[in-house]
Amino acid sequence: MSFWYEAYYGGKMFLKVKELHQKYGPIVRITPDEVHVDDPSAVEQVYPTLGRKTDKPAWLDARTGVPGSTFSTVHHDQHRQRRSAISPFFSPASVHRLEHILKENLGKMLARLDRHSRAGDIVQIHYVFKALASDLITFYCFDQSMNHLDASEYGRGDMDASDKLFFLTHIGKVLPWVMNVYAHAPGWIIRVLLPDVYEQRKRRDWWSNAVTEIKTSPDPQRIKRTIFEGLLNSKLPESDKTDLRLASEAQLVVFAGEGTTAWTMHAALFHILTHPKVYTRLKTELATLSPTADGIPSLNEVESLPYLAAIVQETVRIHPGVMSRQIRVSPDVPILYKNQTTGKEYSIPPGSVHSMSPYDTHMNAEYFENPYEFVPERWIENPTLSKYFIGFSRGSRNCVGISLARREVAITLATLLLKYDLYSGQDGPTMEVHDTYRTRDLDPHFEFIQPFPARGSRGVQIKFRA
Ligand code: HEM
Repeated sequence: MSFWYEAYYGGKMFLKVKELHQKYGPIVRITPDEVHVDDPSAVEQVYPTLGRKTDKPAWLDARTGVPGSTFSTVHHDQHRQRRSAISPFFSPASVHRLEHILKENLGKMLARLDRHSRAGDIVQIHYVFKALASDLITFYCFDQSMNHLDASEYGRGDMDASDKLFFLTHIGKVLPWVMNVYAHAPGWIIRVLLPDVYEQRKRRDWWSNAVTEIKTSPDPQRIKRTIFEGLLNSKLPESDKTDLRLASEAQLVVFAGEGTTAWTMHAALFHILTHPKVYTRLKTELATLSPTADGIPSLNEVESLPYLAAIVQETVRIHPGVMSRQIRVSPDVPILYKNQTTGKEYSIPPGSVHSMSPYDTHMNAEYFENPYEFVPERWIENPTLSKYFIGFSRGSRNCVGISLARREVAITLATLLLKYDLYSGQDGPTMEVHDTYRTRDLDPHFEFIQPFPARGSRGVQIKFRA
């Protein structure tokens, strides 16, 4: 077994890992330096919420292409410092303060979908949601966006280039120079060496320029509307406030908040429109809302809908937007694991790399009955299941954008389903799933941090009617 193992299997590594577990049991060394656990009962041990330091291995930097970002910070204490500079920006209170940005962008999305429905278009809905999520998170962080919702094909070229950067993640560990070239080389070199990701690099340059512009703006209010106020006014050392690191942090947040959220939205919409009982129960719940004239409900109202929240949770369970292994190192104390079937105990020594994966964990039939079935009710009937849910990870390195993500997905689905009904031959604004198969277009065929459908898939397609 060598480090090349992962590069060799690439986006199919998750299937190889599953195969290894089927052969050797719930705890397996999957690369020379990484132990993987496939057992929901281990979540608390592997990702404790309190009282233990959690590091990450240094090679994650090379894998993700966001050097120096909070996500790939190696040491626990430095991670805490960096994270506390950005986390207030994503607290529930901050999300509410910035609700107008959500509503503005949802208004744009509705106007564009209105044109599609008048034309009777079939829409690859993932691109619409990516444009929405991208404009939202970019505006949220920078007080300006790249306006993908206004772009032809919803900025598809940019989005596809971002996906191509994700395709490099599995080789980043063994060929770190590839990601280093991407992160540090001038644009023209990227154009020559990595032409497929050049469009993505242009986006990164846009973010870098926005950082410089915000930092040097003569308008003192300018920075206040951005994530950089917290970063620049924090107690972080000056070395953490360089343009390069700030751009890396910005890239992390946009990357983390874009495809993940869009993936969740389009998977949820697919299941709502293909499960009549779910659709009907959701519509009944939505009927209690009182949206304003623009057709968009308030965050306060949306947050009080338990069934919609359960739909979001169930979607992230089956279709985790971040599908990669959640990789950690416990620097000081061992991780103790007990195999529930054999009773055998294991101790993963301090300093060792270990991980779990959300897809394996959530598809475990002993903990989630009929795991492949889309059943939002399971979260309402049995709230203790949350103990085994790692869709946003757990512990000190969990998703910093969880409050934004849950609300963003919920308000988008609510807005769409308030306006559009499921098509069954009637007049009026409707939606219908078109030529989409879960096994081909939604289930994971590849894992490149995010899940990807089968080659050649057009994703989830929706036919809109007016
Ligand atoms: C449904 C959408 C989302 C899902 C499923 C998701 C999931 C995750 C997961 C599983 C992790 C941990 C990854 C790991 O341990 O390897 C993570 C980290 C992170 N997420 Fe999210 N995320 C979502 C949306 C967002 C949004 C909207 C933001 C915007 C701010 C965001 C920002 C981050 C950041 C900055 C990290 C790194 C945190 C750290 O290392 O301290 N995510 N996310």
